[in-house]
Amino acid sequence: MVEEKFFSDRERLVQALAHDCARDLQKGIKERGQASFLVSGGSTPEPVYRELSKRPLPWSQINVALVDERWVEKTESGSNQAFIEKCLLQNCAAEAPFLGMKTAHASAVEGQADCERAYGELPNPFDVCVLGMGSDGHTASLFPHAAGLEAALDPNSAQLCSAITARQSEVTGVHTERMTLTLAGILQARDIKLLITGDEKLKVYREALLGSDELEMPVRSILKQGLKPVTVYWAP
Ligand SMILES: O=C(O)[C@H](O)[C@@H](O)[C@H](O)[C@H](O)COP(=O)(O)O
Repeated sequence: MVEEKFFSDRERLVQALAHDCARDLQKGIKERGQASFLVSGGSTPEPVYRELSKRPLPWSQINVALVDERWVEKTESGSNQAFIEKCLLQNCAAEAPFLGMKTAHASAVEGQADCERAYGELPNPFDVCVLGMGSDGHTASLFPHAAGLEAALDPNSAQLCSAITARQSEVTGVHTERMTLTLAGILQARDIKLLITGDEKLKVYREALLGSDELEMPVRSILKQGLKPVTVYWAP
């Protein structure tokens, strides 16, 4: 159940994905008075978040929450919370309630229970979930062969969030300790929006579609599940 929305340029992609997110958030609010918006970090989604921040949605009724986080304070480099505060929680969206993943605990493992409790209170199903993908085939912070990955990919897991220790690579940089939605957590979304750009990631996406080893390319667990619709947004 993977739909592809491919665009000739990034501006068209940004406008289309912002439109689809806004549409689904408004639908969620219409249905139950509030919506949940699960957002990934990284860099690709920045223009989409900046575009959305300017749209006059009922942001006080939209619960923005992270898909994943590096285990750093928001004042430290690499923080997804800081990224979201900078490019989404501005303008019209400044009033949106925000739920981060970083707790005061020294480690993600120690912070998992608090994170789980907080995420369990989000409006469910999640109205919008925006995922990215790395050139290594990770999504969220579900990194290839990471410690904790197998349990985090169990679609029947009762856990929404999981602490993960990624193998250090060019993709992870120094941020190997993470908190992330599990596959089961991602599957709490009504549908999944996977955002990728460029020819390299298009190749990685196509390789992920062809293969089956989810530990090698965790994005496969999203592309191959048959429970929730997945839309892949791509531009060169
Ligand atoms: O914490 C993170 O890094 C992100 O949540 C991660 O999963 C991201 O979506 C991919 O790494 C793609 O990142 P880019 O958009 O920067 O390529």
